[in-house]
Order: sequence, then C-alpha cells, then structure tokens
Amino acid sequence: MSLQSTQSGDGSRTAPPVTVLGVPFDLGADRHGVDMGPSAIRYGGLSAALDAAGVDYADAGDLAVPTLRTRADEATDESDAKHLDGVAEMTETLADRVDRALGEGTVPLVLGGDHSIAMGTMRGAARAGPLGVVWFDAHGDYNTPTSSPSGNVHGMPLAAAHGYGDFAEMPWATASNVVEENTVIVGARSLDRDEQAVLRDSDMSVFTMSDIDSRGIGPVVEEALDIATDGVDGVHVSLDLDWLDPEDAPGVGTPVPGGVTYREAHTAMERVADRDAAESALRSLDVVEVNPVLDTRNETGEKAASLAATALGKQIL
Ligand SMILES: NC(=[NH2+])NCCC[C@H](N)C(=O)O
Ligand SMILES: [Mn+2]
Ligand SMILES: [Mn+2]
Repeated sequence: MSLQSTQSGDGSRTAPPVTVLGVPFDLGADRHGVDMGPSAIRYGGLSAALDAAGVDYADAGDLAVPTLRTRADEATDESDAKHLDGVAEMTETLADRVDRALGEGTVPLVLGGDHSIAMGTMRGAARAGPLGVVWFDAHGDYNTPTSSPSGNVHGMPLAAAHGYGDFAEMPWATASNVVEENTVIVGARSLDRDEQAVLRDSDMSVFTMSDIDSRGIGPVVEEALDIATDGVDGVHVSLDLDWLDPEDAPGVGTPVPGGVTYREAHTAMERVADRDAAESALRSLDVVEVNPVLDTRNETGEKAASLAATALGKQIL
C-alpha cells in the first residue's frame, strides 16, 4: 500500500488525492448543532477552496453515525462518559472508512462533528503504521471518564488514542500505533487540573499560547512538526476550530478567549502543507467542532474550509 505522494517524470511532486469524509457526529459534546458541521464546511466553500488548491479530491459524503437527534428518546447512560456506546460505534465506522481511504492511496480529510471523531480518524490512520499527531486546540482533550469534569467525550480523544487511564480497558478506543513521543499539542490555553498533571509528566509535547506569544506561530509549528514526524512515517493533523480566538471563530461549542488569529491559523496550515510537500508527512487531517447553530453567518464554516485547503496546499500566489 502506498501512502506516499508520487514523483512525476519531471521531478515535480504530485500530491496524493484526498477523500473528503463527513462525520455528522455530536454525541461527544453537550451543544446541539455540531452534527451540522460537515454541511457548514461544505457550504462554506470547501470544494471551491480545494479546486483553487489544485487538490484532486472526491467527496465521499457523510458517514452514517448515531446522533443526539436519533437517540433523543433513549435514556442517557449512567457511565462517567456520556454516550460511550455511540462513540464506540462511530469510532469503528470511521476507522474502517479512513483505513479504506488510505488503502486507496488517498489522504482522508475528515469533517466533524465534535472532536471525539478524531478517535476514529486516528484509529484508522494508525493501522498503516506508527503515527505522530499534531493537535491544534485550545484544549488538551486528555481527560478520561474518571477525570472529566463534563463527561463529554470530545474532551478525551487524545487520552483514548494513547490508551491512557480508563481507556487501557477499552481496546476499541485506542489507536495503538499513535506514538506518545510524537504527539504534540499546539496552542493550549484551557487545561483541566488533572490534564495539567498528566501532560506535564507525559512524553508528549505541549506548546501553550504563551509559547506562541513569545516565539511566534511559525517557529512553534515548525518545532511541533519536527517532533511529530521524528522517526515515524506519517502524521495526523487535528484542527479544532476553537483553537482560533472566538472573535475569529464564534461557531464552536466550547470557546476560550485568547486564541490564535485566523492569520496565525493559516500560517500554521501553510507550514503543515510545506512539510507535506517536502516529506509527504501528512497521513490524515480532521477539522472539527464547527457548530453552525452558534456561528455568525457561517463564518466559522468558511474559515474551516479555507484552513483545510491551506493545509492541503492552497497558496496565496
Ligand atoms: N474538543 C473540545 N472542544 N474539547 C473541550 C473539552 C472541555 C473540557 N476540558 C472537558 O473535558 O469537558
Ligand atoms: Mn478539541
Ligand atoms: Mn477545543
């Protein structure tokens, strides 16, 4: 199976094609509406942006996953993490679909949905071999059912992928080829107390907003990519739209003031694209947490579309 981009006869690089997968999933979060994220990103100009980037893509439509709406009549489960059975079903479905997209020689671009969908993307992508992760997020998403203050699984996907804590007993949730040393969180500014302790002691790297303030977005993302790609042959990039400042991206369920600007986010995605052009580093990408119900005229959906295209090579000139 070839995951690498191909080298054309004249020596120029041809980027691998992209499979767009919508995952209208919201069982990992409290705020209704994030299930409409894939529609909002598509309506926000995704295909035009990918065309402008010269990306060869196919939109595979939306995956069939359970949602708050389809489960409205069901009693909520009593566990510390809400809707874990629904998350398990989504994870399995998405992992298989991502695996298939990779097997076809494409890079999956997964549109969320709340951030728990990254469990499925990483589980699928990691089947192809050891995987680094760059997690652009206001949050650490390193809670467990025991430590979570909310019980919302969108605050847990990184811990789940690593099989950390309670997740050690949930093999369905883990992505065993995700390498902890190659896992990097960028732009964190809202960490729960237990998350702080775990992240400090772990082999992961965390660049906070204050690192970005003092060093600048470009150098921070370059170092994050160095760490994530070191010794592995692919990275998963996960872009939570709440990474951006709520002034720039209001359509998210858990906004945190003090985030990166839209321009800084583009710079970050440009660095991802540059690294991919040089090293074929990008195995998979997900763009999550866009909630059009909370948005202003689909501003966040449009920005998500544009940022995704930039990560896949769209340039200004
Ligand atoms: N992907 C996200 N937006 N996660 C938000 C998590 C918020 C908080 N840390 C929690 O566990 O509930
Ligand atoms: Mn997140
Ligand atoms: Mn977040």
